[in-house]
Amino acid sequence: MIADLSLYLVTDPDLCGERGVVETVRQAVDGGVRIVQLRDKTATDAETTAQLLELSRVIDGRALLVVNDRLDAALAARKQGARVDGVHLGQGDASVLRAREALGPEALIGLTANNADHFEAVRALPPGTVDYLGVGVIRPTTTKPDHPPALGVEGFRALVEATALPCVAIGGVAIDDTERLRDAGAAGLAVVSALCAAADPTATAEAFVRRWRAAGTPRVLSIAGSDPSGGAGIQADLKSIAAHGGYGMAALTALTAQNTTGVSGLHVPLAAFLRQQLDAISDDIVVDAVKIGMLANADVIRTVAEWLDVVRPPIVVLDPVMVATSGDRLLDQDAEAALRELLRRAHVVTPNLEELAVLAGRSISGWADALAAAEELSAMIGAAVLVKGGHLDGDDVPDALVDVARGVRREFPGTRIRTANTHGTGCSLSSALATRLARGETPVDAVASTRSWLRESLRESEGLQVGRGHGPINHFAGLWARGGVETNRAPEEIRAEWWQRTAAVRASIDELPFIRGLADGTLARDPFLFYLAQDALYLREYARVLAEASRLAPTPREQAFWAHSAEGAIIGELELHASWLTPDEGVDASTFAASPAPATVAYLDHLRSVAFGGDYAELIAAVLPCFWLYTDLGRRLHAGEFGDYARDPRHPYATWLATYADPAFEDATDQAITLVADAAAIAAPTARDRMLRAFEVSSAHELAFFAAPFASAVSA
Ligand SMILES: Nc1ncnc2c1ncn2[C@@H]1O[C@H](COP(=O)(O)OP(=O)(O)OP(=O)(O)O)[C@@H](O)[C@H]1O
Ligand SMILES: Cc1ncc(CO)c(N)n1
Ligand SMILES: [Mg+2]
Repeated sequence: MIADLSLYLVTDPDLCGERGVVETVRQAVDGGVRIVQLRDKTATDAETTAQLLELSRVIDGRALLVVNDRLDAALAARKQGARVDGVHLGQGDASVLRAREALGPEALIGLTANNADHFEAVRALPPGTVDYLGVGVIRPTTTKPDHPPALGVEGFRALVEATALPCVAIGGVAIDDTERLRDAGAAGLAVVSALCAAADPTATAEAFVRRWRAAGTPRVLSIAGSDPSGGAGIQADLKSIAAHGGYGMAALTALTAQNTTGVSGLHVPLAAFLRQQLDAISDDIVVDAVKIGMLANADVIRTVAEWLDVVRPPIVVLDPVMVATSGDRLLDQDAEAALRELLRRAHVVTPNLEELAVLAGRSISGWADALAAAEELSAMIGAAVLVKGGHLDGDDVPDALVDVARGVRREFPGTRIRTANTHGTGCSLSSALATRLARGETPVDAVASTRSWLRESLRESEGLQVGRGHGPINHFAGLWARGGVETNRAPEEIRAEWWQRTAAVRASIDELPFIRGLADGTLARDPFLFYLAQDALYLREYARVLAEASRLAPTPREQAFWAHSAEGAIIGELELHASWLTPDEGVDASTFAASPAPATVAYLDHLRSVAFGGDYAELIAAVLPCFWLYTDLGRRLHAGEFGDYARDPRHPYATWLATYADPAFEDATDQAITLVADAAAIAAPTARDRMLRAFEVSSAHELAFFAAPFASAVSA
């Protein structure tokens, strides 16, 4: 079995003070400590053995127990019936090889490793000798006066990168280090003074556990039956777990042949095979939470109970499935007694009204009575009960969370959603709840957020169009509504795809008489001046649109880039006037005072509507073609793709065409493409589609703009 090292308590008799080590451990384990290391440098072996016996009793299988250094004390305590899972050895302590031989292959053996040499030495050991490493110290600490230099979080990261063994961060670890240490690759936090010296070790451990959970992706296991139609059972569980940000796993208790109208067949594999599935998971993966659903028969229930007793997952949500929405039985009647036994291993049980009546052993009349029955059940099993009101008559469907031992009694009111699509609501609810708890939410918060998700999923179920009976809920309704599945794409891929999208526009631009005539010098003066005048009008407004992009930019760098581009557009406009659109160039005043042509108006209207829509990503996509298509055309003109104008001293537009190949503008274009592709890469799919549409519309306007000098209405 792989050890859950997430919160690791190392005891210190001085820091535990009058409360004592044993009582401190009991309280810390109540709060969620998963492994305890008894560490007492001054005790004799006999005293250590006695302490291990006592600790083993108070821990009672809820956490692992190891002892620092004292292999002989561990062996002696084991002989006297204590559950001692292993030893933790320092570099100077007894040999890990000897410990492995003495304690056997199942024992948990940890080793301290503080520097690269230690890691090198671990690599030389036979595989399977050491199970985890304690790596530190993270910060200077007084609990270990002879400690090596502090590593800090980055030093920890650098050391553990090179090993496949789980590494626990130890030494001066504070709760605010949680996220950074988990990110740096820590398999857990080892805490000494923060817990031993805490006024309330339970509350402190709970705080550490919540922070640890919130900092990672929970690994959530569903132990349930299969519903091939996908609305209930493990299929619903995996969807729910994913919808709440967990990593879903599933061990199958049974296979049903089932659809939205009912169950037509049932196959229950041998219980031994279920055990094999469960062991395959727990041998390799730390299970942060378990959801239990359909259990089929007493054999299956006993198998699950035995596995739970070994692994002791920190969160177990049990949905006592007995009958499907369709009315079909999913649990043997004679298995109900066995199920009652299993309830004691759960932290939350989620019965509907009928199931609550069976489990509480009495009939229930009305909601108030259901709450009373839930309290009886909670007291009986020592766990929280979430009683579900889906089967009540009438428009109200309340749920209630009751936990007698922890003083919780909370009702969640709700009105009935008009839908027949309630297949699998119970499965979906319990696995979502397990995931929420595994993310570090409090039980009341987890129920509240699960319910609001479930209601949205029920409301949006109609659109799925699955089956003719009680259809499934839409597990991803909320995610899809908020912009679809977040699938990031590579910016390079977007750059290539968008460029491909402009191929037809670019080919058409290349064929325009305006471009051809400009390149070979045969273009008449009037369409040329028409183009320049429209370009000047365009640039003035384009500069304002770029300024808007600057205003909306999320980073100073992008803000500066667009502001700089806006300035460039204005300078471009002024230069146009200075060098081309002045009377001494023989341009008549009416050209200088031209009003915008339809193509100019249309292009600018498009840009302004996107700009004032307020969406930065869409706006920068819309302004991009003016950079990209223009630079591309200029580069190809300059390269002589349309004829070698540069070498011809009589070419009338040579000086104008030279301005097309400005290296600074090419550089700006490359930056603009990068900014747009980066934004599109991380945009939600619908937002990315809007960006592409704005980009394509602008590209089409570029074509129309180049075509305008020869459009009939203008040349007339
Ligand atoms: N029509 C509805 N509108 C709103 N909430 C509902 C509706 N039907 C069920 N729920 C909610 O769905 C959850 C499941 O409740 P229910 O009492 O139906 O459990 P269940 O019988 O175990 O479900 P299942 O039949 O899927 O096993 C509860 O939170 C309940 O309040
Ligand atoms: C496999 C399976 N588990 C649970 C339920 C309860 O809805 C169901 N219908 N099917
Ligand atoms: Mg149910």
